[in-house]
Amino acid sequence: MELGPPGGAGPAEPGPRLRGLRGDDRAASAAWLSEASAGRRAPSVAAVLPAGGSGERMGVPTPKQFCPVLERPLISYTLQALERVCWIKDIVVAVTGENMEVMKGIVQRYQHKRISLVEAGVTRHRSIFNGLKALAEDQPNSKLCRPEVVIIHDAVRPFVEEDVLLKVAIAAKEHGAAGAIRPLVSTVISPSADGCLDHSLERTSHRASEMPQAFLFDVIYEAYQQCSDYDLEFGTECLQLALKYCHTKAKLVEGSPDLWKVTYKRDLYAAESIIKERISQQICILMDAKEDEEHVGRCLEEMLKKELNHVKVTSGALCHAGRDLQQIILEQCYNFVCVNVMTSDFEETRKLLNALEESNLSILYPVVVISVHFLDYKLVPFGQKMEHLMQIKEFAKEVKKRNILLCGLLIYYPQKLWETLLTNIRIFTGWGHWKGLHQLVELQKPSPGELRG
Ligand SMILES: Nc1ccn([C@@H]2O[C@H](COP(=O)(O)OP(=O)(O)OP(=O)(O)O)[C@@H](O)[C@H]2O)c(=O)n1
Ligand SMILES: O=C(CO)[C@H](O)[C@H](O)COP(=O)(O)O
Repeated sequence: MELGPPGGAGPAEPGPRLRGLRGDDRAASAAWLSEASAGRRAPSVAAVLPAGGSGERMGVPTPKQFCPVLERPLISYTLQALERVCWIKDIVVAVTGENMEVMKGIVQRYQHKRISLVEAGVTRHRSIFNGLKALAEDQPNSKLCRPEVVIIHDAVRPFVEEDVLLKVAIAAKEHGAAGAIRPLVSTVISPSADGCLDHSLERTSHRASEMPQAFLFDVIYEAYQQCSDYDLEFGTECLQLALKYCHTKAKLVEGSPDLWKVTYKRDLYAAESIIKERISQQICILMDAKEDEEHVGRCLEEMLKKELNHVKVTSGALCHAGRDLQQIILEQCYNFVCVNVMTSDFEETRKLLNALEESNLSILYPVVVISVHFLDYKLVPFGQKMEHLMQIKEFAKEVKKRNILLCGLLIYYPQKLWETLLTNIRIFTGWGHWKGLHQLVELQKPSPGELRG
C-alpha cells in the first residue's frame, strides 16, 4: 500500500540537513549529498521499519509502537526522525493487518511523508523480510524502487539521529553491512541447565547490538531469501544473517545512549522525559516578514544558535502561512518567539495564540510565547504603543488558563534599529538557557482549577 508522495519523491525539506553532525561525519555527508546534486549516482537509500509486534513485555493492551507519548504515538516520533533525513527516499513500515487503519490514521494526522505500509509477519524477521520484498519486487501500483542501501530500524527506537544513520549507511556501502552498538550495561552470563552459573562473558569484549543497521540491499535480501524457517522464527540479529548467509562481516558503529529500544512500561516514561528535554531546546521564530524585517528573525536565529546549547531553530515561518504553522505545531514545538515588526499591535501573536489554542498542544505541557514588539519613538508615540501592549497582559491571563504562558517584550529604539536590535537580542539570549526560561515560566503554571475554568 502506498501512502504520501511516491517513493522516488524528493526530499521532505529543500536542503540537506547536516545540523548535529560533526567533523568527519559532516564531510562524509556533504560528499554523499554533493554526489547527488552533481548528478552523479549517489547510492539510493531506503528504510524498513518493523512495527508489527504486540509489545508483550510492556504489559499494556496497546502495542507499544502506538502508545501515546505526550499525546502522540511513539512510532510517529520514529517516523519523524527518519523522514527528516532527506537522503532516505522511501520508508517502508511493516504493520499487522489489524493495525493497518490505525497506522494510516497516524500517517495522515502527522502528515508523514515517503511512507509505504506493508503487512507485518508473525516474527520481527518475517516483518523485515516483508518490507524488503516490497522494495525488491516490481509490484503493480508500487512506486518503490530497489535501493542500493537499506536501513533497518525498529519502530520503537524514536531517538535516532541523522549522524548515526549516515554512519551506518556509509559503512554498509563499504562493508556490505553495519550496525550500531553500545557498551554492555550488565555482564552477560550463561546459566547451565540446573540453573547455576556455567560461565560469564568478559563484559569489555562484548557489545550490545542496537539499531539502526544498514546493508547493501542485495546482501540482506539474499540472506533473508536463504535463511531457514528457524532463523525467521527465532532469530534476533539481522547482522548475523548477513554473516551466516552472505559471509558479510558487519562494520560496528558506536551509537548514542538514546538508541535504546522502548521495551518496558518505564521506557515510555524515559521517552517522555527525553522528548520534554528536546522540546525545551526547540524554538520557533515567527514574524510578519517583509524582506528587511525578515532579517530581524534571521538575526535572532543566528544569535540564539550561537549562544544557547543544542537549540533547534525553525525560523522564517509566517503566521499568515497557516499551513507552515500547522506543521510546526504538529512537530510539537513548545517555545515561540513572535516578532511583530510590521504591525503596530500584536496581530501575529494573536494568530499564533489562536492556532495554539485550537491545536490543544498545551494540554500536557506548557507552551511559552514571547511576543516581541519594536517601537521607533519617532514614529509611534510611546503611550499609544504601551496601550496596545497592555492588551497583552489581559490576553496573557486568558491564555494562561489553557497552559499557554505569554510574555510581552517591547524593544524601544531611540537609535538605529540594528544597534538596538543587537543589544536587545543579547539581553534576550542572555537570559541564559532557554530551557531555564521554560522551567521558570513553568512555575507559573495554572492550577488544575484555573485550567478547568
Ligand atoms: N512480529 C513482529 C514482532 C516485532 N516487530 C517489531 O520489531 C521491533 C522490535 O521488537 P520488540 O521490541 O521485540 O517488539 P515486540 O515484539 O512488540 O515486543 P515484545 O517482545 O515485548 O512482545 C518493534 O518495532 C516491533 O514492532 C515486528 O515488526 N513484527
Ligand atoms: O537490537 C536488535 C539487534 O538486532 C534488535 O532490535 C533485537 O534483537 C530485536 O529482538 P527482539 O525482537 O527479540 O527484542
